[in-house]
Amino acid sequence: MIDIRNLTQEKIAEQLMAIGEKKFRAKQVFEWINKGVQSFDAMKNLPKTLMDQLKEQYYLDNASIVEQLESEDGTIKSLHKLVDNNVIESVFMTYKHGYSACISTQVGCRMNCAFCASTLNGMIRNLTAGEMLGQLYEIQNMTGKRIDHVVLMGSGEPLDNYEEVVRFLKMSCSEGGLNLSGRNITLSTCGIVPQIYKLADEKLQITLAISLHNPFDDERTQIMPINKKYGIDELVAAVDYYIQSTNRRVTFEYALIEGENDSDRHAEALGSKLKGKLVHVNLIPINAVEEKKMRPSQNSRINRFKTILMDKYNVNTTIRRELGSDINAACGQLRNQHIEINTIQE
Ligand SMILES: C[S@@+](CC[C@H](N)C(=O)[O-])C[C@H]1O[C@@H](n2cnc3c(N)ncnc32)[C@H](O)[C@@H]1O
Ligand code: SF4
Repeated sequence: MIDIRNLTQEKIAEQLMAIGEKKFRAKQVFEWINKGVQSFDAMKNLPKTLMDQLKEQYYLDNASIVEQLESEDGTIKSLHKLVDNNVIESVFMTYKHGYSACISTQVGCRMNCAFCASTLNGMIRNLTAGEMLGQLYEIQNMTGKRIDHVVLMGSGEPLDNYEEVVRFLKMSCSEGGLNLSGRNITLSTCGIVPQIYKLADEKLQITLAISLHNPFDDERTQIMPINKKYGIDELVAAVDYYIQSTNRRVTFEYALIEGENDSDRHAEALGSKLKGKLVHVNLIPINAVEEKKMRPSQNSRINRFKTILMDKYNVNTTIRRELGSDINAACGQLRNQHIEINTIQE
């Protein structure tokens, strides 16, 4: 069986024409998929014979929501079950100007960052573009809201699944598809340098976010092993290239961990690295993960860090509003709880 959500309109046309159908049927099927229908019977303008043929060859339910947690601020964290029974998670958030979804790009992650729950059980497999889209369809079905912003910040490293992620980006922005604007999609990476150059050359209008978390190579390597392979200066050079090629502002994510990366010395070093560049720094108090012994910095420390970056180095800086903190919105946590419960039950 083939996952039909994973096919472009052109591919569907090719396959339908091979069984003697007219090309316009592909457009109809593609539009239904992008409306998020969960069965072929819901594709009301198709003849019954075609519906039956589709049922024999394809499936449509690649990311069904099996568990949900809703926070007081309206943030909803969902656990999606994939057809091979692996689980991934997404987060739906309400903003002043619309609705946003944070989705996963891999089942788990192999990058081993010290503070991250996504990596606790290693990397199981890459998601397909269709499974990334499936998360969006299912969230829209569940909430009845149209998502206009997407962030690839769920579990997984998007640039470690380059081909499928780029296919997802192109499909989600395609006409007749979800029709998202590239400008409203953020791809966050731990810094796989060669893939940043490659992404820059795709000339997609998406926002790139870099998870930096420390401006010193020796310290960053301690919490983010990828830094051993691609050091900070190499990473910043790739970001310069991205900015030059796309003319898009790049975001640097900086999760503040008490006593680890939140001192004036860190703020000064970060400020001098980023000064004068078309970048934005997003400061995030680290989300405590039970298995990791790291605590978020105090508010006064976070404010001081921001002041140094802004006033001394003129680097545009914001403190990220914490959404869903009462439901453990740190990526990977719900999935880990699910895996733990199922392991205990087995
Ligand atoms: C889960 S990652 C997925 C995207 C990509 N792999 C990356 O590292 O950018 C999304 C963001 O969450 C951050 N993150 C991971 N664990 C966190 C935690 N416990 N508290 C706050 N942020 C966390 C990452 O550093 C990254 O900026
Ligand atoms: S922060 Fe990103 S790259 Fe690091 S382990 Fe988590 S998901 Fe993977």
